[in-house]
Amino acid sequence: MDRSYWEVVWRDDDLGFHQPQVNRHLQRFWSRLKLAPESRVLVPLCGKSLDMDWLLSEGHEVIGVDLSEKAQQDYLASHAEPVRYAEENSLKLAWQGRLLFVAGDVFHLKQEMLRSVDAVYDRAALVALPKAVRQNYALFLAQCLKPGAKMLLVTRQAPEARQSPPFNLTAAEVDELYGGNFRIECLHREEREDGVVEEVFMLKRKAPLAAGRLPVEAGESQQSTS
Ligand SMILES: C[S@@+](CC[C@H](N)C(=O)[O-])C[C@H]1O[C@@H](n2cnc3c(N)ncnc32)[C@H](O)[C@@H]1O
Repeated sequence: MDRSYWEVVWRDDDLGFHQPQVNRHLQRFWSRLKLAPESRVLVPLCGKSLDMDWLLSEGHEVIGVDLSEKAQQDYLASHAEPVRYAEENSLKLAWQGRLLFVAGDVFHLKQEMLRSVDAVYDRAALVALPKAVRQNYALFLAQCLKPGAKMLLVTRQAPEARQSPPFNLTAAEVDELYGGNFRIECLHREEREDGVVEEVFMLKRKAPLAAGRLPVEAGESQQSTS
């Protein structure tokens, strides 16, 4: 899905993905990551998700990233704290309390910024990306995150394939995309009444390979999903 697709989604308020409450999997499973309260959490493709509020209430610093300036403005406007703005190349940065909300393409984030990230929270991010982009996204995160960095990943699979987001994402694909660079543990799997399967994974960035070895590419899995 290109930028214009998401611009239309935000312009038309076609926000079926937006949850009016905090995600239940986040509340149930986040503690499994065993993070210190002051840890820095990246929320890629964040929309205006209330999950960021919950992460902030846990004491974390949060970096939310979304292509849409409207998402940024809507989120910030629904919070009373003052906002400080800056621009960096194509990115519009806004600080509000312990939140940094970046309006821009996640692929344009600086590696230095992501190096300081302790954990990633992905709900409706990877599933919003078409298959062709997913491998680049997974490799980008793997290259930027430090060893030991963790991720909580919520996926979904509908009985039918869809032509627009959210796209299906299977456990096998999670392993294919991330298994080379992350240890993966499936924390939860449920099949809803409508046939949609939701799964929750915890990932941990592996230590880098010894010097002289080739970097692992997505799909070259070293570790099976447990
Ligand atoms: C399905 S929504 C999910 C939003 C949020 N995670 C939630 O749970 O409500 C996907 C979001 O990703 C954003 N997006 C899509 N491609 C992006 C990219 N390359 N960089 C940053 N944001 C992107 C869209 O603007 C949209 O708000």
